[in-house]
Amino acid sequence: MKRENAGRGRLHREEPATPVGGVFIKFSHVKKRFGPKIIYTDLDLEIRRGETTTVLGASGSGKSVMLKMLIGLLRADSGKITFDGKEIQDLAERNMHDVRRKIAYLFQGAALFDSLSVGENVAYGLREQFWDSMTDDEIRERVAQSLAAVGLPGIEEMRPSDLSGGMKKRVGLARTLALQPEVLLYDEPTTGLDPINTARINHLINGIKKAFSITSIVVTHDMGTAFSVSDRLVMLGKGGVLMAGSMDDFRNTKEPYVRDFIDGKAPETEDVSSLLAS
Ligand SMILES: Nc1ncnc2c1ncn2[C@@H]1O[C@H](COP(=O)(O)OP(=O)(O)OP(=O)(O)O)[C@@H](O)[C@H]1O
Repeated sequence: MKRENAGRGRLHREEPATPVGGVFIKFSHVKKRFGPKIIYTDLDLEIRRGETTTVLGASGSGKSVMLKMLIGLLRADSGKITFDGKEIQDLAERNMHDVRRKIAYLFQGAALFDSLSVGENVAYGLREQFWDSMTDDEIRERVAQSLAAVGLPGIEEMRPSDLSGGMKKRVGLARTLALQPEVLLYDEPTTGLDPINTARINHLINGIKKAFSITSIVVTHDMGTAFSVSDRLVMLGKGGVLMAGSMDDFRNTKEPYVRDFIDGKAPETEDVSSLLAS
């Protein structure tokens, strides 16, 4: 049932308490292990509101674990995680919903439903989340705005099977944007794209930040993306943050491990014959 003016307040969420540029998300002394496997011994990390923070790190360094602790899919063993000034590490599952609603996760290879039109795909999350507060007209309008925001206006009637890989990624982004999140988590947003489509997505990440003052966290192995979209970069490893800084700090770093990661070089000490044998 759709009520014409019901729940309007939910369409225009309250402004966050944190001012733009203030610390919106903070991990303090977070520890996390899985049995004997230690992931974090002391994770300290700040994400500022309205900025794009790119998280770098070797496979297995704990990037996904960090994001999952933020949305409460995994619990920290100890330490503090704050979101918009509130401690969330010990919140009960039902209270995590509020946090999760404000954070949208753009999954790697986020699949569209082939049986639905593009417009229905973008509307899907809205119908789930706002079934009692948005009218069909409002949903249509939000879908149109979201598709326009990713540079694909008017393609509501198309089918996902008619879209290129780059367009599918942008429709996935439109579906996420339609929910008007406060934080957008991009997980490997440019994986598998050619250089032109990669540049398009990088451009969109920057455009969306400006247009919606969204706080973005980008997890990527693509240094081109990292150096196109970031206000700050954070490199994870050795149980915490190995380095945090601006794009210039990272471009000019001489720290050997970070340098090799940026330049895509295996450490010189690595034994290639054992890698080939494994
Ligand atoms: N639920 C879990 N139970 C046990 N081990 C886990 C669990 N989740 C993650 N891990 C382990 O934690 C480590 C960090 O995993 P994570 O997925 O965060 O790495 P990542 O940095 O995101 O890697 P990639 O770049 O390959 O995606 C890995 O060794 C992984 O096997």
